[in-house]
Amino acid sequence: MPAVTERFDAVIIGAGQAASALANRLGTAGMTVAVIERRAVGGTCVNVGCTPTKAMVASARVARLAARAGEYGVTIPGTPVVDMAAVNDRTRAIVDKSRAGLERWIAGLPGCTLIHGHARFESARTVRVGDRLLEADKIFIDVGGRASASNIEGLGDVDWLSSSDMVTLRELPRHLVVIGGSYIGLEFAQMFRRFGSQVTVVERGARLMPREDSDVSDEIRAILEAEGIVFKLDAECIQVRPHPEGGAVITHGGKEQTVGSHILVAAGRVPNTDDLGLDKAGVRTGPHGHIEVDEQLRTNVPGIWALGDCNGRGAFTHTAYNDYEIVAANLLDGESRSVNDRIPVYALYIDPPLGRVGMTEEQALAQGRTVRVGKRPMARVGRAVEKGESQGSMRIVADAQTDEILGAAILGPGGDEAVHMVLAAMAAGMTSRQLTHVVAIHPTVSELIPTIAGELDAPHAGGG
Ligand SMILES: Cc1cc2nc3c(=O)[nH]c(=O)nc-3n(C[C@H](O)[C@H](O)[C@H](O)COP(=O)(O)OP(=O)(O)OC[C@H]3O[C@@H](n4cnc5c(N)ncnc54)[C@H](O)[C@@H]3O)c2cc1C
Ligand SMILES: NC(=O)c1ccc[n+]([C@@H]2O[C@H](COP(=O)([O-])OP(=O)(O)OC[C@H]3O[C@@H](n4cnc5c(N)ncnc54)[C@H](O)[C@@H]3O)[C@@H](O)[C@H]2O)c1
Repeated sequence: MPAVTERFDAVIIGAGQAASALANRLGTAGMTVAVIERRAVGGTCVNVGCTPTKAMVASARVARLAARAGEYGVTIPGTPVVDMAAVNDRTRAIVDKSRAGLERWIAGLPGCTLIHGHARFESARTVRVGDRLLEADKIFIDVGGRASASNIEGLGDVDWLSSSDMVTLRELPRHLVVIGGSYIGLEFAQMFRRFGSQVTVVERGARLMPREDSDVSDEIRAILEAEGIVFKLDAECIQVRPHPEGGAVITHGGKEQTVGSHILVAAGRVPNTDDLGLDKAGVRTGPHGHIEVDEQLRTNVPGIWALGDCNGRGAFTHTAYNDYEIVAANLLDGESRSVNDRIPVYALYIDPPLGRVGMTEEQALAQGRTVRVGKRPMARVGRAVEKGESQGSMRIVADAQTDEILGAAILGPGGDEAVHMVLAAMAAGMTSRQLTHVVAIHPTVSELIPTIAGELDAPHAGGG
């Protein structure tokens, strides 16, 4: 039976991090909007990403502090025990509350219809969801991504875990082998080590978190090794195989194997653009499946935008949300905002966390800049020492010629929060000299940011 075409002013595919806020703005402006979601509103972040992982990081931190209680003069009788089912109950309660709140909010948005199902383009103006055909002049794609495992053989023969599976575990893995030593791999590696698992991380690169300065990568490794995590670097996993103990991760061209009870594949993510019928709409994608967009997040097809992880311009919740802000401002407020104006900022939520903004020293040097760097180990940051968390360091990178602040990395207690002082200074166009005039609260990690901005080393450029 041919479907009756339903007309909307706008269709949003995927209820991810850009979608609900965009639906609200469009609806408030008087448009009718259909939001289509095939799984759960809130997407990766709320259901299987940021929210559950940061709830679990909090449980893992308590386990760690309980184990270290004696160092603080606190005696806990007996050995603290982690109850994974209770950790999962707590995590689930936080996720469920967040998703339910969002669902209620979307249901009450003006002019908004939430449709559950998988959306697929039939043309540049029509989208099919089951037996419903939706038509709109404006279509926004916010479909996010999923774990990538394409470069590893044998996954069909082994019960491997993705990050989405990890947040559902109610029992502790005896030995977790993590493939990939970046955001997802390291956050889970530390959590599960703190919960009590033996943990081995297998990373194909020569160092962890390859986007960071090499000494920051080394500090991250030192923090995690001190907790008993084992790293195998320069170790590309080419295959996984069943093993009586669980599974074997094969590296070094087949010459080495690492056996564990559980295998987490955290080897990157791919966009959910392969099952969207983009060819029917004529929307172009790049070599890794990301939808090609211009600086205002417009695709090559007029009337179709792509936001969030699927456009390859960011891979974080805050970048997806900022995509919404850019699109809404340009469409509804007559502005001309560009994704190119965004200052890169993110955190790695190991404990202590890494807060990062702008360029690393190595990136700035690779651009041919002459830089000056201010650094301080956390062992010389009073607040970190008082907290008994003095691993890591903080640094700020400035352009030697203009004194422009280029970036910062703060690996230490509250690093994810403290880095925002540098972010705000960069957004305001402050020089590092101006930053030295800021009077910050004592005792904080942040108070040392103006200090290190005033202790920049001699100008230096990259070799070669
Ligand atoms: C384990 C983990 C931890 C993370 N932690 C952080 C963190 O701490 N901080 C941070 O900033 N970022 C973090 N991220 C990244 C963050 O979750 C993503 O960058 C963010 O969710 C991207 O938002 P999005 O809107 O692009 O897509 P998503 O949030 O992935 O939403 C896309 C939605 O589209 C739906 N969808 C897909 N295809 C279709 C279709 N054809 N029809 C209908 N619906 C469809 C999906 O079901 C999904 O609900 C984490 C990610 C993971 C995996
Ligand atoms: N704190 C946060 O904001 C946060 C947390 C989790 C995830 N995320 C987002 O999720 C995205 C994906 O994270 P991710 O850690 O999966 O991906 P990633 O792309 O950052 O890192 C993947 C790692 O796996 C390694 N790798 C790939 N194939 C391998 C193989 N066969 N054998 C051994 N190592 C291999 C890579 O060298 C790399 O270090 C990130 O880009 C990030 O934006 C963010």
